[in-house]
Amino acid sequence: MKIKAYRTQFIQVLSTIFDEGEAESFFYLILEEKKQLKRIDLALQPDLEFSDADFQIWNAILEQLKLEIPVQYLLGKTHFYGLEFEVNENVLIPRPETEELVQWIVESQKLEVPIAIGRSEKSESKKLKILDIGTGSGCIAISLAKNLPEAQVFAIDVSEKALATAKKNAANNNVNVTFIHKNILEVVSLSEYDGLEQEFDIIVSNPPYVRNLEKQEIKKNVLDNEPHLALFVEDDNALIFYRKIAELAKQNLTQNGQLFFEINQYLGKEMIALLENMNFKNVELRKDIYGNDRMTRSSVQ
Ligand SMILES: C[S@@+](CC[C@H](N)C(=O)[O-])C[C@H]1O[C@@H](n2cnc3c(N)ncnc32)[C@H](O)[C@@H]1O
Repeated sequence: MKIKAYRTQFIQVLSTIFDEGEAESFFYLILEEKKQLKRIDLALQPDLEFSDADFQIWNAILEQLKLEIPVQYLLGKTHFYGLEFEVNENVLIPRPETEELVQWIVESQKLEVPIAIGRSEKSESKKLKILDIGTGSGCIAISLAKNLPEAQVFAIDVSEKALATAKKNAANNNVNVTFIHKNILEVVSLSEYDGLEQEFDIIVSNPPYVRNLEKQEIKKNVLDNEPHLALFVEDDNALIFYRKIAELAKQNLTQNGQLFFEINQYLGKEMIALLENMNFKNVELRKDIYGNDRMTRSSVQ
């Protein structure tokens, strides 16, 4: 069968579950991954055929897509901030909104160049120190390590399985990140732990923030497949991680240090109030590309 004809059939089958554009994007993602062919290749060579082996692979994938298993888990990988990440059922699939948070941090460091130069003049050996809390696939920590190569990056997660994936992702992307297994809610002071005793210039977190009352808004493919540990907070206590991490940041950020959060879109005002009540300064709230309140930045001074 010609690949082009199979494409029509594939999209038709999936368009009962997904919208057509989404079904089509799945087709091209799989084509690139499994056949190393792009949309343009198919347009230029309309007679390309599937082998019997291809059929078996594609039909198996199609069956799993019908069950709404995310295509990133089926392919075992995704892209984030220009890098490739292994993903599996133990880690949240990195989202485009989180890329915007990474972009904010990278930009803010580029603007801080004079401060960084001033600091390095004072102490040649002082490196920018970054901590990512709730690292999952490692997408934030690894992208920051790649884009801020002068930084020393640490990352915490409570899930050992997530950390194993994050470690592989750091190795595959050739960056050095120190991964630490901890339940952040049980940490009294970061400085008790090896490697975390110095102060951080940046603490960043995209913690779990979905309340049970928002469950009905979550798509079935997310609810059935992505780790609930990464998504949900207990007892609808949506700010529990933010409060705890802000307390730790108060003790462990440098004088000019900054705290970045990805947040629940419905809790922008509450997040500003929390940070201001804890005496954080320069509290900023930003929207994501979809126009939702999605991230904050604040500093201790
Ligand atoms: C929303 S996911 C974010 C994953 C990744 N940073 C990203 O942006 O895609 C939250 C992460 O926090 C981790 N987590 C949940 N509870 C935690 C806890 N008590 N201590 C540390 N990490 C926790 C989860 O395992 C998950 O990897």
